[in-house]
Amino acid sequence: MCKRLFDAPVDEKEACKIQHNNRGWSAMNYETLDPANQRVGDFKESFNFGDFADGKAQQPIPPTIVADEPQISAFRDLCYNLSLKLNTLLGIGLEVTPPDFFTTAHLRSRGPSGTILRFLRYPPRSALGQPTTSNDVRAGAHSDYGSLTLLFRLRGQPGLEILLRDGKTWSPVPVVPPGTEDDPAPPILMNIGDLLSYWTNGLLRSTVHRVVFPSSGAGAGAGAAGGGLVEGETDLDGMRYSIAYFCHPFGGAELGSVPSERVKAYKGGLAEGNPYAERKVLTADEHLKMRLKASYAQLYKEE
Ligand SMILES: O=C(O)CCC(=O)C(=O)O
Ligand SMILES: [Fe+2]
Repeated sequence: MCKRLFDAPVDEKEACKIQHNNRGWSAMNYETLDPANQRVGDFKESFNFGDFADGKAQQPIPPTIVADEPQISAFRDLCYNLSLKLNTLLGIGLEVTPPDFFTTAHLRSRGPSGTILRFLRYPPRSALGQPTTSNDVRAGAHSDYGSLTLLFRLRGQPGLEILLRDGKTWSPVPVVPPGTEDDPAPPILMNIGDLLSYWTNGLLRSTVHRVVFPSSGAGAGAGAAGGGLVEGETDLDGMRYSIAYFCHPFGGAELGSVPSERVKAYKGGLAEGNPYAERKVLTADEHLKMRLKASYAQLYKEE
């Protein structure tokens, strides 16, 4: 479905261009996740889905995937249900009072949220019209803007790296970590985002990560990504595909530290856990707007 979407004629995608509501299509190099260090934007295309109502998207959708809307909506619902469970487990683990503190902040009944289901496609270097430098990345270094992220990747498509505590070493995140080799699909990766970092004074770290071009070997160029992919998929032309579900609480949720003895006892400090943090209590909406403005310079330049 991702392949069909991104293969759609460019005017179909153009008609769904990303808006200030963070929904829609973002073209190659349009988003820059690490503006301080990138020469050009990310070498990726993405499509963000916001809310659905009765299986219908509440935003323009390329005709090519209109028939898929109910399935995308159902998948988004599954991600939502899983994110609520994970939020409950985090509340229990951190001894937050009440333990469903995070969960209730995420209920759809609380109001609109920044939650986004995102399809992503990253071309191989060989498919780019422009020469790339060693500094160019598929997705620049960043932390995620929501509370937690669910990430779905494909076998044979490495590239995701996290920044270690030392602040300079990048470590690859295996798609199929040891013990999951026999799973029918790679496990869902869960990442902590900025909001859980705010809420826990940095006890939960908003992991800085990026997506790099493979240097050589698996997934490096056209054809190389064929081996070990999902059954039936042999022709992805070296493209890397992923899907991210960015879980956000309702827009008015305040990001002060949560009632928890464990959080209170944590002395690591917010600055260590979240590079963007200042100790001013923002709402989820204020934080999201701030982050979007930094990564979509073109979209926000008139303001
Ligand atoms: O594609 C991936 O593996 C990661 C994407 C990502 O970090 C993001 O979209 O925020
Ligand atoms: Fe990310």
